[in-house]
Amino acid sequence: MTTEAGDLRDMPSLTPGPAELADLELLLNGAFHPLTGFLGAVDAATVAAAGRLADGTPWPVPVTLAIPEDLTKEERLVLADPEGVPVAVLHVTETWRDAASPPGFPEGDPLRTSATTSWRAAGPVEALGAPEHGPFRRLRRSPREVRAELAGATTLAIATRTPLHRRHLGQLRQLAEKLDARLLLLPLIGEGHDDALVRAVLAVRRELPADSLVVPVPLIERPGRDLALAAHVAAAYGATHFFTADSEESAHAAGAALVVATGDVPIELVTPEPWAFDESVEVWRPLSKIEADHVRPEPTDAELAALLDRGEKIPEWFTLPVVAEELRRAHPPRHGRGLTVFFTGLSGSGKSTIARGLADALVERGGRTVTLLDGDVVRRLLSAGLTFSKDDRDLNIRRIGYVAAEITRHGGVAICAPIAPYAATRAEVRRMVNATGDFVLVHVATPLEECERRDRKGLYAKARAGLIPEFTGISDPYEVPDDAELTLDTTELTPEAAVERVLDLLVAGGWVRSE
Ligand SMILES: Nc1ncnc2c1ncn2[C@@H]1O[C@H](COP(=O)(O)OS(=O)(=O)O)[C@@H](OP(=O)(O)O)[C@H]1O
Ligand SMILES: Nc1ncnc2c1ncn2[C@@H]1O[C@H](COP(=O)(O)OP(=O)(O)O)[C@@H](O)[C@H]1O
Repeated sequence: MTTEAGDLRDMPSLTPGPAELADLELLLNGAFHPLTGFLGAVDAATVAAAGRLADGTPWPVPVTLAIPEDLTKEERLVLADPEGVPVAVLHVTETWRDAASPPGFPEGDPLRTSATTSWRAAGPVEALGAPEHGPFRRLRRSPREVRAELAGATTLAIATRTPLHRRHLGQLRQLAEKLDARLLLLPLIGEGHDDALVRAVLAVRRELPADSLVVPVPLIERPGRDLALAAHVAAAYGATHFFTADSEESAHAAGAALVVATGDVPIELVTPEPWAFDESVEVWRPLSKIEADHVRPEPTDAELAALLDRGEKIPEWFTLPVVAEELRRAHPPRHGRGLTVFFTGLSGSGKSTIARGLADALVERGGRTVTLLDGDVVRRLLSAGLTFSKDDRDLNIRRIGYVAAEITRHGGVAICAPIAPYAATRAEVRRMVNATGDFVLVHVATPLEECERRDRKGLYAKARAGLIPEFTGISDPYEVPDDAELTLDTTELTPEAAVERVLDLLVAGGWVRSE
Protein backbone atom coordinates (compact mmCIF):
# COMPACT_ATOMS: atom_id res chain seq x y z
CA MET A 1 0.00 0.00 0.00
CA THR A 2 2.54 2.58 -1.09
CA THR A 3 1.42 5.65 -2.93
CA GLU A 4 3.82 7.22 -5.42
CA ALA A 5 4.04 11.00 -5.67
CA GLY A 6 2.64 10.85 -9.21
CA ASP A 7 -0.51 9.05 -8.00
CA LEU A 8 -1.42 11.88 -5.67
CA ARG A 9 -2.17 14.25 -8.49
CA ASP A 10 -5.20 12.30 -9.60
CA MET A 11 -6.59 11.59 -6.15
CA PRO A 12 -9.28 13.73 -4.56
CA SER A 13 -8.06 15.65 -1.56
CA LEU A 14 -9.74 16.52 1.72
CA THR A 15 -8.68 18.75 4.60
CA PRO A 16 -10.08 17.18 7.77
CA GLY A 17 -11.18 19.32 10.72
CA PRO A 18 -8.69 20.20 13.47
CA ALA A 19 -9.79 17.33 15.74
CA GLU A 20 -9.51 14.81 12.93
CA LEU A 21 -6.08 16.11 11.93
CA ALA A 22 -4.92 15.66 15.52
CA ASP A 23 -6.29 12.10 15.47
CA LEU A 24 -4.58 11.52 12.14
CA GLU A 25 -1.20 12.53 13.58
CA LEU A 26 -1.65 9.99 16.38
CA LEU A 27 -2.79 7.27 13.97
CA LEU A 28 0.25 7.90 11.79
CA ASN A 29 2.83 8.00 14.56
CA GLY A 30 1.53 4.93 16.37
CA ALA A 31 0.19 6.67 19.48
CA PHE A 32 -3.25 5.21 18.75
CA HIS A 33 -1.82 1.67 18.60
CA PRO A 34 -3.40 -0.77 17.78
CA LEU A 35 -5.47 1.44 15.46
CA THR A 36 -3.94 2.04 12.05
CA GLY A 37 -6.76 4.03 10.51
CA PHE A 38 -10.21 5.55 10.91
CA LEU A 39 -12.95 3.27 12.18
CA GLY A 40 -15.85 1.79 10.23
CA ALA A 41 -19.47 1.60 11.31
CA VAL A 42 -19.29 -1.65 13.27
CA ASP A 43 -16.10 -0.79 15.16
CA ALA A 44 -17.37 2.70 15.94
CA ALA A 45 -20.61 1.27 17.29
CA THR A 46 -18.98 -1.40 19.48
CA VAL A 47 -16.46 1.12 20.79
CA ALA A 48 -19.22 3.57 21.68
CA ALA A 49 -21.32 0.88 23.31
CA ALA A 50 -18.73 -1.34 24.97
CA GLY A 51 -15.30 0.30 24.77
CA ARG A 52 -14.03 -2.44 22.45
CA LEU A 53 -13.40 -2.88 18.74
CA ALA A 54 -15.53 -5.49 17.00
CA ASP A 55 -12.73 -8.07 17.47
CA GLY A 56 -12.77 -7.50 21.24
CA THR A 57 -9.65 -5.33 21.49
CA PRO A 58 -10.18 -2.64 24.14
CA TRP A 59 -10.39 0.84 22.61
CA PRO A 60 -12.11 3.76 24.37
CA VAL A 61 -13.31 6.25 21.72
CA PRO A 62 -14.59 6.16 18.14
CA VAL A 63 -11.90 7.67 15.89
CA THR A 64 -13.74 8.58 12.73
CA LEU A 65 -13.33 10.80 9.69
CA ALA A 66 -16.15 12.91 8.24
CA ILE A 67 -16.26 13.30 4.46
CA PRO A 68 -18.56 15.19 2.13
CA GLU A 69 -21.09 13.07 0.28
CA ASP A 70 -19.43 13.61 -3.10
CA LEU A 71 -16.33 11.72 -1.89
CA THR A 72 -18.17 8.58 -0.76
CA LYS A 73 -17.33 6.61 -3.91
CA GLU A 74 -13.56 7.14 -3.80
CA GLU A 75 -11.10 4.32 -3.09
CA ARG A 76 -8.26 6.56 -1.99
CA LEU A 77 -8.31 10.04 -0.51
CA VAL A 78 -5.44 12.42 0.09
CA LEU A 79 -5.70 13.96 3.55
CA ALA A 80 -4.15 17.41 3.55
CA ASP A 81 -3.29 19.88 6.31
CA PRO A 82 -5.04 23.30 6.40
CA GLU A 83 -2.43 24.72 4.02
CA GLY A 84 -3.26 21.99 1.53
CA VAL A 85 -0.03 20.00 2.03
CA PRO A 86 -0.74 16.25 1.67
CA VAL A 87 -0.19 14.46 4.98
CA ALA A 88 -1.54 10.97 4.35
CA VAL A 89 -3.46 8.75 1.98
CA LEU A 90 -6.60 7.09 3.28
CA HIS A 91 -7.17 3.69 1.69
CA VAL A 92 -10.93 3.59 1.93
CA THR A 93 -12.37 0.25 3.01
CA GLU A 94 -15.83 1.54 3.84
CA THR A 95 -17.96 4.65 3.73
CA TRP A 96 -20.84 4.87 6.15
CA ARG A 97 -23.34 7.23 7.70
CA ASP A 98 -22.97 8.12 11.32
CA ALA A 99 -26.41 8.41 12.90
CA ALA A 100 -25.19 9.80 16.20
CA SER A 101 -22.54 12.34 17.14
CA PRO A 102 -19.44 10.62 18.48
CA PRO A 103 -19.26 10.98 22.28
CA GLY A 104 -17.74 14.24 23.35
CA PHE A 105 -18.34 15.91 20.02
CA PRO A 106 -21.87 17.30 20.09
CA GLU A 107 -23.57 18.54 16.96
CA GLY A 108 -22.18 21.92 16.01
CA ASP A 109 -18.91 21.48 17.88
CA PRO A 110 -16.17 22.78 15.58
CA LEU A 111 -13.68 20.30 16.99
CA ARG A 112 -15.86 17.48 15.82
CA THR A 113 -15.44 18.23 12.18
CA SER A 114 -15.39 21.18 9.87
CA ALA A 115 -17.67 19.38 7.44
CA THR A 116 -21.44 19.49 7.82
CA THR A 117 -21.96 15.87 6.92
CA SER A 118 -22.71 12.62 8.63
CA TRP A 119 -20.78 10.57 6.06
CA ARG A 120 -17.66 8.83 7.32
CA ALA A 121 -14.78 7.13 5.54
CA ALA A 122 -12.91 4.28 7.17
CA GLY A 123 -9.64 2.54 6.37
CA PRO A 124 -5.91 2.48 7.05
CA VAL A 125 -3.88 5.66 6.65
CA GLU A 126 -0.51 5.82 4.93
CA ALA A 127 1.93 8.57 5.95
CA LEU A 128 3.28 10.75 3.17
CA GLY A 129 6.23 12.11 5.13
CA ALA A 130 4.99 15.67 4.88
CA PRO A 131 7.28 18.44 6.16
CA GLU A 132 6.78 18.83 9.87
CA HIS A 133 6.56 22.19 11.53
CA GLY A 134 4.86 23.85 14.48
CA PRO A 135 6.02 24.97 17.91
CA PHE A 136 7.85 22.37 19.99
CA ARG A 137 7.97 20.04 17.01
CA ARG A 138 11.34 18.69 18.20
CA LEU A 139 9.65 17.47 21.39
CA ARG A 140 6.76 15.79 19.57
CA ARG A 141 8.57 12.52 19.15
CA SER A 142 6.91 9.33 17.99
CA PRO A 143 6.02 6.57 20.45
CA ARG A 144 8.67 4.39 18.83
CA GLU A 145 11.42 6.94 19.56
CA VAL A 146 10.24 7.46 23.11
CA ARG A 147 9.98 3.72 23.77
CA ALA A 148 13.52 3.30 22.46
CA GLU A 149 14.77 5.94 24.87
CA LEU A 150 12.88 4.41 27.79
CA ALA A 151 14.39 1.03 26.91
CA GLY A 152 11.86 -0.98 28.86
CA ALA A 153 12.25 0.99 32.10
CA THR A 154 9.32 1.10 34.51
CA THR A 155 7.75 4.41 33.53
CA LEU A 156 5.11 6.52 35.22
CA ALA A 157 3.22 8.79 32.80
CA ILE A 158 1.07 11.78 33.60
CA ALA A 159 -1.11 13.33 30.89
CA THR A 160 -2.30 16.85 31.58
CA ARG A 161 -4.21 19.71 30.02
CA THR A 162 -3.24 22.11 32.81
CA PRO A 163 0.11 23.07 34.35
CA LEU A 164 1.44 20.96 37.20
CA HIS A 165 1.51 22.65 40.58
CA ARG A 166 3.61 21.89 43.67
CA ARG A 167 1.21 19.24 44.93
CA HIS A 168 1.42 17.28 41.67
CA LEU A 169 5.19 17.52 41.73
CA GLY A 170 5.35 16.10 45.24
CA GLN A 171 3.00 13.29 44.36
CA LEU A 172 4.88 12.48 41.16
CA ARG A 173 8.24 12.39 42.97
CA GLN A 174 6.79 10.15 45.68
CA LEU A 175 5.19 7.72 43.24
CA ALA A 176 8.20 7.60 40.93
CA GLU A 177 10.42 6.77 43.88
CA LYS A 178 8.06 4.13 45.19
CA LEU A 179 7.79 2.45 41.78
CA ASP A 180 11.44 3.09 40.94
CA ALA A 181 10.07 4.56 37.72
CA ARG A 182 11.12 7.14 35.17
CA LEU A 183 8.68 9.96 34.57
CA LEU A 184 6.98 10.71 31.27
CA LEU A 185 5.09 14.02 31.17
CA LEU A 186 2.53 14.28 28.37
CA PRO A 187 1.09 17.79 27.97
CA LEU A 188 -2.08 17.28 25.91
CA ILE A 189 -2.27 20.03 23.33
CA GLY A 190 -4.63 21.13 20.59
CA GLU A 191 -7.08 23.41 22.33
CA GLY A 192 -5.55 26.85 22.71
CA HIS A 193 -2.71 28.13 24.90
CA ASP A 194 -0.73 25.05 23.89
CA ASP A 195 2.59 26.81 23.92
CA ALA A 196 2.04 28.12 27.45
CA LEU A 197 1.11 24.62 28.67
CA VAL A 198 4.20 23.04 27.13
CA ARG A 199 6.47 25.76 28.57
CA ALA A 200 4.85 25.33 31.99
CA VAL A 201 5.44 21.57 31.92
CA LEU A 202 9.02 22.01 30.69
CA ALA A 203 9.58 24.50 33.51
CA VAL A 204 8.73 22.03 36.28
CA ARG A 205 11.23 19.44 35.06
CA ARG A 206 13.90 20.90 37.28
CA GLU A 207 11.85 19.84 40.30
CA LEU A 208 11.70 16.26 39.00
CA PRO A 209 14.30 13.56 38.34
CA ALA A 210 16.75 14.62 35.63
CA ASP A 211 15.81 11.81 33.25
CA SER A 212 12.12 12.81 33.13
CA LEU A 213 10.80 13.17 29.58
CA VAL A 214 8.33 15.72 28.18
CA VAL A 215 6.38 14.79 25.03
CA PRO A 216 3.50 17.04 23.88
CA VAL A 217 0.66 14.98 22.40
CA PRO A 218 -2.11 16.46 20.22
CA LEU A 219 -4.95 14.65 21.94
CA ILE A 220 -8.35 16.31 21.61
CA GLU A 221 -10.46 16.08 24.75
CA ARG A 222 -13.18 13.42 24.83
CA PRO A 223 -15.29 14.20 27.86
CA GLY A 224 -16.05 11.07 29.85
CA ARG A 225 -13.42 8.94 28.11
CA ASP A 226 -10.49 11.32 28.18
CA LEU A 227 -8.61 9.54 30.90
CA ALA A 228 -9.05 6.13 29.29
CA LEU A 229 -7.81 7.39 25.94
CA ALA A 230 -4.83 9.18 27.51
CA ALA A 231 -3.89 5.95 29.31
CA HIS A 232 -3.93 4.05 26.02
CA VAL A 233 -1.75 6.70 24.40
CA ALA A 234 0.65 6.68 27.37
CA ALA A 235 0.96 2.90 27.00
CA ALA A 236 1.85 3.35 23.32
CA TYR A 237 4.66 5.71 24.41
CA GLY A 238 6.04 2.98 26.65
CA ALA A 239 4.55 3.94 30.02
CA THR A 240 3.92 1.05 32.40
CA HIS A 241 2.03 3.13 34.96
CA PHE A 242 -0.42 5.98 34.54
CA PHE A 243 -0.93 8.72 37.11
CA THR A 244 -4.61 9.48 37.53
CA ALA A 245 -5.99 12.55 39.23
CA ASP A 246 -6.22 11.89 42.93
CA SER A 247 -9.91 11.19 42.99
CA GLU A 248 -11.43 7.77 43.01
CA GLU A 249 -14.03 8.99 40.62
CA SER A 250 -11.59 9.55 37.77
CA ALA A 251 -9.87 6.23 38.34
CA HIS A 252 -13.28 4.69 38.23
CA ALA A 253 -14.18 6.56 35.04
CA ALA A 254 -11.29 4.98 33.19
CA GLY A 255 -12.66 1.54 33.91
CA ALA A 256 -11.04 -1.26 35.81
CA ALA A 257 -10.20 -3.02 32.54
CA LEU A 258 -7.43 -0.52 31.92
CA VAL A 259 -5.25 -2.06 34.55
CA VAL A 260 -4.22 -4.64 32.01
CA ALA A 261 -6.05 -3.97 28.84
CA THR A 262 -4.44 -1.73 26.29
CA GLY A 263 -3.93 -4.32 23.60
CA ASP A 264 -0.52 -5.94 23.94
CA VAL A 265 0.93 -3.33 26.33
CA PRO A 266 -0.58 -3.34 29.79
CA ILE A 267 -0.60 -0.16 31.82
CA GLU A 268 -1.49 0.18 35.45
CA LEU A 269 -3.50 3.10 36.75
CA VAL A 270 -2.00 4.51 39.91
CA THR A 271 -3.76 6.97 42.14
CA PRO A 272 -1.40 8.99 44.32
CA GLU A 273 -2.10 9.39 47.99
CA PRO A 274 -3.59 12.79 48.82
CA TRP A 275 -1.10 15.59 49.51
CA ALA A 276 -1.62 19.01 51.04
CA PHE A 277 0.32 22.07 52.19
CA ASP A 278 1.39 21.85 55.82
CA GLU A 279 1.24 25.37 57.20
CA SER A 280 3.20 24.56 60.33
CA VAL A 281 6.35 23.66 58.42
CA GLU A 282 5.48 25.30 55.09
CA VAL A 283 5.91 22.25 52.89
CA TRP A 284 3.75 20.03 50.72
CA ARG A 285 3.56 16.50 52.10
CA PRO A 286 1.18 13.55 52.29
CA LEU A 287 -2.04 14.52 53.98
CA SER A 288 -1.68 11.60 56.36
CA LYS A 289 1.40 13.26 57.88
CA ILE A 290 -0.32 16.60 58.57
CA GLU A 291 -2.37 17.53 61.58
CA ALA A 292 -5.86 18.49 60.48
CA ASP A 293 -5.64 22.12 61.62
CA HIS A 294 -2.35 22.62 59.76
CA VAL A 295 -3.76 21.84 56.33
CA ARG A 296 -3.94 24.92 54.10
CA PRO A 297 -6.69 24.48 51.49
CA GLU A 298 -5.39 24.99 47.97
CA PRO A 299 -7.14 27.37 45.59
CA THR A 300 -9.87 25.78 43.47
CA ASP A 301 -9.80 26.15 39.69
CA ALA A 302 -12.45 28.87 39.98
CA GLU A 303 -10.40 30.75 42.60
CA LEU A 304 -7.29 30.51 40.43
CA ALA A 305 -9.23 31.85 37.42
CA ALA A 306 -10.54 34.72 39.55
CA LEU A 307 -7.01 35.64 40.69
CA LEU A 308 -5.87 35.67 37.06
CA ASP A 309 -8.93 37.68 35.95
CA ARG A 310 -8.09 40.36 38.50
CA GLY A 311 -4.38 40.27 37.75
CA GLU A 312 -3.54 39.20 41.31
CA LYS A 313 -0.56 37.09 42.31
CA ILE A 314 -0.83 33.31 42.29
CA PRO A 315 0.64 32.29 45.65
CA GLU A 316 4.15 30.93 45.51
CA TRP A 317 3.41 28.20 48.07
CA PHE A 318 0.91 26.81 45.57
CA THR A 319 2.87 26.81 42.33
CA LEU A 320 6.36 27.61 41.00
CA PRO A 321 6.76 31.26 39.92
CA VAL A 322 7.64 30.15 36.36
CA VAL A 323 4.34 28.27 36.17
CA ALA A 324 2.45 31.27 37.54
CA GLU A 325 4.10 33.40 34.87
CA GLU A 326 2.89 31.06 32.11
CA LEU A 327 -0.62 31.09 33.56
CA ARG A 328 -0.53 34.89 33.57
CA ARG A 329 0.64 34.99 29.96
CA ALA A 330 -2.13 32.66 28.85
CA HIS A 331 -4.75 34.45 30.97
CA PRO A 332 -3.80 38.10 31.36
CA PRO A 333 -5.96 40.21 33.65
CA ARG A 334 -9.34 40.81 32.07
CA HIS A 335 -8.80 44.51 31.44
CA GLY A 336 -5.96 43.56 29.08
CA ARG A 337 -7.30 40.27 27.78
CA GLY A 338 -8.71 39.90 24.27
CA LEU A 339 -12.49 40.04 24.10
CA THR A 340 -15.20 39.49 21.52
CA VAL A 341 -18.57 41.15 22.12
CA PHE A 342 -20.99 39.38 19.81
CA PHE A 343 -24.40 40.94 19.16
CA THR A 344 -27.13 38.75 17.70
CA GLY A 345 -30.74 39.58 16.86
CA LEU A 346 -33.23 40.21 14.10
CA SER A 347 -32.66 42.76 11.36
CA GLY A 348 -33.57 46.16 12.76
CA SER A 349 -33.30 45.03 16.37
CA GLY A 350 -30.55 47.56 17.04
CA LYS A 351 -27.34 45.53 16.76
CA SER A 352 -25.42 47.96 14.55
CA THR A 353 -26.53 51.01 16.49
CA ILE A 354 -25.48 49.56 19.84
CA ALA A 355 -22.29 48.03 18.45
CA ARG A 356 -21.23 51.36 16.98
CA GLY A 357 -22.08 53.15 20.22
CA LEU A 358 -20.07 50.62 22.20
CA ALA A 359 -17.07 50.91 19.88
CA ASP A 360 -17.14 54.72 20.20
CA ALA A 361 -17.46 54.57 23.97
CA LEU A 362 -14.48 52.20 24.26
CA VAL A 363 -12.36 54.36 21.98
CA GLU A 364 -13.27 57.45 24.03
CA ARG A 365 -12.25 55.71 27.24
CA GLY A 366 -8.93 54.63 25.72
CA GLY A 367 -6.75 51.70 26.70
CA ARG A 368 -8.31 49.24 24.29
CA THR A 369 -7.97 48.67 20.54
CA VAL A 370 -11.37 48.10 18.99
CA THR A 371 -12.44 46.52 15.70
CA LEU A 372 -16.08 46.70 14.64
CA LEU A 373 -17.24 43.84 12.41
CA ASP A 374 -20.68 45.10 11.51
CA GLY A 375 -23.05 42.73 9.69
CA ASP A 376 -23.62 44.90 6.64
CA VAL A 377 -19.98 45.89 6.30
CA VAL A 378 -18.82 42.28 6.56
CA ARG A 379 -21.34 41.33 3.89
CA ARG A 380 -19.85 43.91 1.55
CA LEU A 381 -16.20 42.91 2.10
CA LEU A 382 -15.28 39.70 3.93
CA SER A 383 -18.39 37.84 2.82
CA ALA A 384 -19.08 39.51 -0.50
CA GLY A 385 -20.99 37.15 -2.79
CA LEU A 386 -22.55 35.04 -0.05
CA THR A 387 -26.30 34.51 -0.07
CA PHE A 388 -28.72 34.11 2.85
CA SER A 389 -28.99 30.31 2.56
CA LYS A 390 -28.27 28.42 5.78
CA ASP A 391 -24.85 27.29 4.53
CA ASP A 392 -23.84 30.79 3.44
CA ARG A 393 -25.07 32.37 6.67
CA ASP A 394 -23.03 29.79 8.61
CA LEU A 395 -19.97 30.49 6.50
CA ASN A 396 -20.46 34.22 7.03
CA ILE A 397 -20.60 33.74 10.80
CA ARG A 398 -17.59 31.43 10.79
CA ARG A 399 -15.60 34.03 8.90
CA ILE A 400 -16.60 36.69 11.39
CA GLY A 401 -15.70 34.28 14.20
CA TYR A 402 -12.31 33.54 12.69
CA VAL A 403 -11.42 37.22 12.43
CA ALA A 404 -12.81 37.94 15.91
CA ALA A 405 -10.77 35.10 17.38
CA GLU A 406 -7.59 36.50 15.82
CA ILE A 407 -8.34 40.00 17.13
CA THR A 408 -9.01 38.45 20.54
CA ARG A 409 -5.77 36.44 20.42
CA HIS A 410 -3.88 39.68 19.99
CA GLY A 411 -5.53 41.26 23.00
CA GLY A 412 -7.97 43.52 21.15
CA VAL A 413 -11.71 43.96 21.42
CA ALA A 414 -13.76 42.63 18.48
CA ILE A 415 -17.35 43.83 18.27
CA CYS A 416 -19.52 41.77 15.92
CA ALA A 417 -23.09 42.55 14.90
CA PRO A 418 -24.51 39.99 12.48
CA ILE A 419 -27.96 38.40 12.75
CA ALA A 420 -26.29 35.00 13.41
CA PRO A 421 -29.60 33.13 13.51
CA TYR A 422 -28.27 29.64 14.32
CA ALA A 423 -27.38 28.59 17.86
CA ALA A 424 -24.87 25.93 16.80
CA THR A 425 -22.88 28.40 14.72
CA ARG A 426 -22.88 30.97 17.53
CA ALA A 427 -21.62 28.22 19.85
CA GLU A 428 -18.90 27.43 17.35
CA VAL A 429 -17.75 31.06 17.36
CA ARG A 430 -17.84 31.14 21.16
CA ARG A 431 -15.59 28.10 21.23
CA MET A 432 -13.19 29.52 18.65
CA VAL A 433 -12.88 32.76 20.56
CA ASN A 434 -12.62 31.10 23.97
CA ALA A 435 -9.50 29.29 22.79
CA THR A 436 -7.80 32.69 22.60
CA GLY A 437 -9.65 34.95 25.04
CA ASP A 438 -13.11 35.87 26.26
CA PHE A 439 -16.51 35.93 24.57
CA VAL A 440 -19.64 37.83 25.55
CA LEU A 441 -22.92 37.22 23.74
CA VAL A 442 -25.47 40.04 23.71
CA HIS A 443 -28.93 39.13 22.45
CA VAL A 444 -30.66 42.20 21.08
CA ALA A 445 -34.10 40.74 21.69
CA THR A 446 -36.25 43.46 20.19
CA PRO A 447 -39.47 41.66 19.09
CA LEU A 448 -40.22 41.14 15.43
CA GLU A 449 -43.22 43.52 15.57
CA GLU A 450 -40.99 46.39 16.72
CA CYS A 451 -38.25 45.58 14.15
CA GLU A 452 -40.90 45.45 11.46
CA ARG A 453 -42.45 48.69 12.66
CA ARG A 454 -39.03 50.39 12.38
CA ASP A 455 -38.30 48.80 8.99
CA ARG A 456 -35.44 51.20 8.46
CA LYS A 457 -34.39 49.72 5.17
CA GLY A 458 -37.83 48.75 3.91
CA LEU A 459 -36.73 45.11 3.86
CA TYR A 460 -39.58 43.73 5.99
CA ALA A 461 -42.14 45.21 3.61
CA LYS A 462 -40.35 43.57 0.70
CA ALA A 463 -40.06 40.29 2.59
CA ARG A 464 -43.79 40.34 3.41
CA ALA A 465 -44.49 41.00 -0.26
CA GLY A 466 -42.43 37.92 -1.10
CA LEU A 467 -39.75 39.97 -2.84
CA ILE A 468 -36.97 38.78 -0.50
CA PRO A 469 -36.98 35.04 0.10
CA GLU A 470 -35.51 33.50 3.28
CA PHE A 471 -35.86 36.69 5.33
CA THR A 472 -35.01 36.16 8.98
CA GLY A 473 -38.08 36.29 11.20
CA ILE A 474 -40.48 36.24 8.25
CA SER A 475 -39.58 33.26 6.10
CA ASP A 476 -36.34 32.07 7.72
CA PRO A 477 -35.62 30.91 11.29
CA TYR A 478 -34.04 32.79 14.17
CA GLU A 479 -33.01 30.52 17.06
CA VAL A 480 -33.35 32.51 20.27
CA PRO A 481 -30.16 32.20 22.37
CA ASP A 482 -30.32 30.57 25.77
CA ASP A 483 -26.69 31.36 26.54
CA ALA A 484 -26.59 35.17 26.21
CA GLU A 485 -24.63 37.05 28.86
CA LEU A 486 -26.99 40.00 28.31
CA THR A 487 -30.43 40.34 26.73
CA LEU A 488 -31.68 43.74 25.59
CA ASP A 489 -35.11 44.59 24.27
CA THR A 490 -34.70 48.01 22.70
CA THR A 491 -38.43 48.70 22.31
CA GLU A 492 -38.47 50.93 25.37
CA LEU A 493 -34.76 51.76 25.50
CA THR A 494 -32.78 54.61 23.98
CA PRO A 495 -29.64 53.65 22.05
CA GLU A 496 -27.54 55.45 24.68
CA ALA A 497 -29.14 53.46 27.47
CA ALA A 498 -28.57 50.22 25.55
CA VAL A 499 -24.86 51.01 25.12
CA GLU A 500 -24.67 51.86 28.82
CA ARG A 501 -26.08 48.44 29.73
CA VAL A 502 -23.39 46.69 27.68
CA LEU A 503 -20.67 48.89 29.16
CA ASP A 504 -21.93 48.14 32.67
CA LEU A 505 -21.59 44.42 31.94
CA LEU A 506 -18.05 44.86 30.63
CA VAL A 507 -17.05 46.95 33.65
CA ALA A 508 -18.66 44.51 36.09
CA GLY A 509 -16.83 41.64 34.38
CA GLY A 510 -13.51 43.48 34.63
CA TRP A 511 -12.91 43.75 30.86
CA VAL A 512 -13.21 47.53 30.97
CA ARG A 513 -11.98 49.68 33.83
CA SER A 514 -14.61 51.80 35.54
CA GLU A 515 -14.18 55.52 35.01
N1 LIG B 1 -32.89 37.25 3.56
C1 LIG B 1 -32.37 38.07 4.46
N2 LIG B 1 -32.44 37.78 5.79
C2 LIG B 1 -31.89 38.62 6.69
N3 LIG B 1 -31.25 39.76 6.38
C3 LIG B 1 -31.14 40.10 5.07
C4 LIG B 1 -31.68 39.27 4.06
N4 LIG B 1 -31.41 39.83 2.88
C5 LIG B 1 -30.73 40.97 3.12
N5 LIG B 1 -30.54 41.13 4.44
C6 LIG B 1 -29.76 42.24 5.02
O1 LIG B 1 -28.55 41.64 5.45
C7 LIG B 1 -28.28 41.91 6.80
C8 LIG B 1 -28.02 40.62 7.59
O2 LIG B 1 -26.80 40.12 7.26
P1 LIG B 1 -26.03 39.24 8.28
O3 LIG B 1 -24.70 38.97 7.68
O4 LIG B 1 -26.04 39.89 9.60
O5 LIG B 1 -26.93 37.92 8.34
S1 LIG B 1 -26.52 36.47 8.85
O6 LIG B 1 -25.93 36.64 10.16
O7 LIG B 1 -25.56 35.92 7.90
O8 LIG B 1 -27.75 35.69 8.88
C9 LIG B 1 -29.50 42.56 7.39
O9 LIG B 1 -28.95 43.69 8.00
P2 LIG B 1 -29.25 44.13 9.51
O10 LIG B 1 -30.53 44.86 9.37
O11 LIG B 1 -28.11 45.01 9.86
O12 LIG B 1 -29.32 42.95 10.39
C10 LIG B 1 -30.39 42.89 6.21
O13 LIG B 1 -30.30 44.25 5.98
N1 LIG C 1 -32.27 51.23 22.14
C1 LIG C 1 -32.00 51.15 20.84
N2 LIG C 1 -30.87 50.54 20.43
C2 LIG C 1 -30.60 50.43 19.13
N3 LIG C 1 -31.35 50.92 18.16
C3 LIG C 1 -32.48 51.56 18.47
C4 LIG C 1 -32.85 51.69 19.84
N4 LIG C 1 -34.00 52.35 19.88
C5 LIG C 1 -34.32 52.61 18.61
N5 LIG C 1 -33.42 52.15 17.75
C6 LIG C 1 -33.46 52.28 16.28
O1 LIG C 1 -33.63 51.00 15.68
C7 LIG C 1 -32.93 50.92 14.46
C8 LIG C 1 -31.97 49.74 14.57
O2 LIG C 1 -31.26 49.59 13.39
P1 LIG C 1 -29.89 48.87 13.34
O3 LIG C 1 -29.03 49.31 14.45
O4 LIG C 1 -29.36 49.01 11.96
O5 LIG C 1 -30.34 47.36 13.63
P2 LIG C 1 -29.69 46.01 13.13
O6 LIG C 1 -28.21 46.24 12.99
O7 LIG C 1 -30.01 45.04 14.21
O8 LIG C 1 -30.36 45.70 11.85
C9 LIG C 1 -32.20 52.23 14.29
O9 LIG C 1 -32.97 53.05 13.46
C10 LIG C 1 -32.16 52.79 15.69
O10 LIG C 1 -32.11 54.19 15.72
